[in-house]
Order: sequence, then structure tokens, then C-alpha cells
Amino acid sequence: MVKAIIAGVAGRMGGRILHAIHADDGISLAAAFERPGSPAVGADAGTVCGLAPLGVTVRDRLEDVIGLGDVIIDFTFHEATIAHARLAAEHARAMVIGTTGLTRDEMAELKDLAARFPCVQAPNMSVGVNLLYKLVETAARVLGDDYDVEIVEAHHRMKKDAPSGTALQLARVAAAALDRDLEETGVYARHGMIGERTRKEIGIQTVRAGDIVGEHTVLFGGIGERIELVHRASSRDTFARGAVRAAKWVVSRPPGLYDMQDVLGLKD
Ligand SMILES: NC(=O)C1=CN([C@@H]2O[C@H](COP(=O)(O)OP(=O)(O)OC[C@H]3O[C@@H](n4cnc5c(N)ncnc54)[C@H](OP(=O)(O)O)[C@@H]3O)[C@@H](O)[C@H]2O)C=CC1
Ligand SMILES: O=C(O)C1=N[C@H](C(=O)O)C[C@H](O)C1
Repeated sequence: MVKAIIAGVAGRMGGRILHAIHADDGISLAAAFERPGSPAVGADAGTVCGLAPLGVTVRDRLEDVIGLGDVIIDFTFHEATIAHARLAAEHARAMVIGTTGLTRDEMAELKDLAARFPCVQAPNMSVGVNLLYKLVETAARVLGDDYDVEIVEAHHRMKKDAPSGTALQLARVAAAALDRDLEETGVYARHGMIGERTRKEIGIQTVRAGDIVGEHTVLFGGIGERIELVHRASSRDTFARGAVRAAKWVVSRPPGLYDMQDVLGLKD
């Protein structure tokens, strides 16, 4: 039985991850913690997430509970996640990271740290989005430079980072398939007399509204036709189940940085 530690258990994803663990016979909750000062600290983790009490008290420091579990599942905030990864490296503890919005420096540090512990990091843990990456790669290769690539993502009003980590990954996939540098071709905003669209730009646009769980559209616009590849998440449980699958997979891997394509066996 894999023993999991949930970081940010009182968050939108933390709660759904606890439900996914509760429904799975192969993994159990060893510990849970929250941001210091959170009202959830000291409460029972089950109660915090709308389940019956589980006998696991929410703590406020990973340091105090890291010895209790095999794997830390972290969907929190970029600065917290990188601090947790430093501890995971120190204690050689496996980690699943769903947090998006890590800075370039934080990503570089995570790559270095992961030489000391096995880590799955992915901006989207749903099977559907990981399949979408493959479909986008194929479409971009077939359609080539004659079709304009535009990515539109929509999320709930509480989301802090933009564009979504998934939209950025979709853009990276399209750029690689078209042999383009996203640093040079990514266009994240348009306003005013901007002139005609340049042929090789990849547009990445953000919508924030209400309670949208997560939607991503990749549009290939040609002359006389357009193709749209769309993924709509209607429940966070799809991400939570993916995170639990990754947690069970990563505990027996050697140190290194993996993604959901590794977990799902989608790498060529
Ligand atoms: N990879 C994937 O499949 C998915 C990724 N995400 C990503 O996951 C992240 C979280 O999303 P979401 O659940 O909606 O956000 P929430 O804000 O609802 O949850 C984050 C939780 O982490 C807590 N937290 C912040 N700092 C710490 C800390 N130092 N230690 C412990 N807990 C901490 C927050 O507490 P407080 O609110 O008190 O600050 C909050 O309870 C985002 O980056 C999002 O983009 C989301 C869905 C799917
Ligand atoms: O913050 C969210 O909610 C989500 N974030 C992820 C991202 O930034 O790609 C994935 C998902 O769409 C939900």
C-alpha cells in the first residue's frame, strides 16, 4: 500500500485528491498539511474535505510529516512547491507535482533537485489532455506552416497563473512539431493597430470566468477550413485520479524528472 502525503489539502485540488485516495485500495493517506495560518490546520483531513473523520490531523509543515509517507502530492503554489521539492530531495522522497506557474529558475532548480528523488511533474494529469498533446503534434506536422495556430484556454476566476500550464505545454508541442522557437513566436496578447498576423506566430489567449474547471482549444486555421481540437474538463476528479495514478507509479522509479506521458506510457 502506497502512503501519500497531501500538500494543500484544503485547496480545490487537495480535496479532490483526498477523495481519489479514499476511493482507491492501493493508496492511503499518511499525512496532510496546509499553509501555516490556514484555518484547516489542526482539523481532521477527512472533515476538511467533506469525508468522515480519518484520524489524520492537518499539519502546517512538510518537515514534520515527511517521514510518514512514500510520496508527496503537491498542488499548491509555485513558491511552496519548490520549497517542498527541496525537502523531498533532502529526504529522497517521491513527489507528484501538479502546481503550474513555476518560474524558469524554479523549473531549472527542480530539474537539478530531481537527480535525488523520483518526481512526476505535469501541468495536466488528465488522460484526455495527454492524448491531446499527441493529436496536436500530429495535426501540426500534417498541416505545417500553411495553417495558423491559436490556443485558447478558459478557467475559473480564482486561477492565479496565466496562461495555464496546459496551454503553454500545448504551445510547446505545436512549436516543436513546426520547428519553431516559442520564445520568438508566442503571442500572448493583441490590442490596437497591430497589423496583419505574422505567418509563424502561435497565439495563446486566456479567458477567466466563473467556475470553469478547465478548457483548452487548439485551432489550426487555413484558407477555406479550420480544425479545432478541444478538451473540456467538467470535474477536477479527472486531474485527481491522474495524480493518484502518478503517485502509485512514481514510488518505484529511480530518481529523475518524469511527466504524465511517462506515467501513461505515451512516450515514443
Ligand atoms: N496538473 C494538473 O492536472 C492540475 C494543476 N492544477 C494546479 O494546481 C495548483 C493548485 O490549484 P487549486 O487547487 O485550484 O488551488 P487552491 O488555491 O484551491 O489550492 C492550493 C492550496 O495550497 C495551499 N498552500 C499554499 N501554500 C502552501 C504551503 N506553503 N504549504 C501547504 N499548502 C499551501 C493553499 O492555501 P491558501 O489558500 O491558504 O493559500 C490552498 O489550500 C495550481 O497551480 C493549478 O494551476 C490544478 C488543477 C489540475
Ligand atoms: O488552475 C486550474 O484549475 C487548472 N490548472 C492547470 C493548468 O494551469 O494547466 C490544469 C487544469 O486545466 C486546471
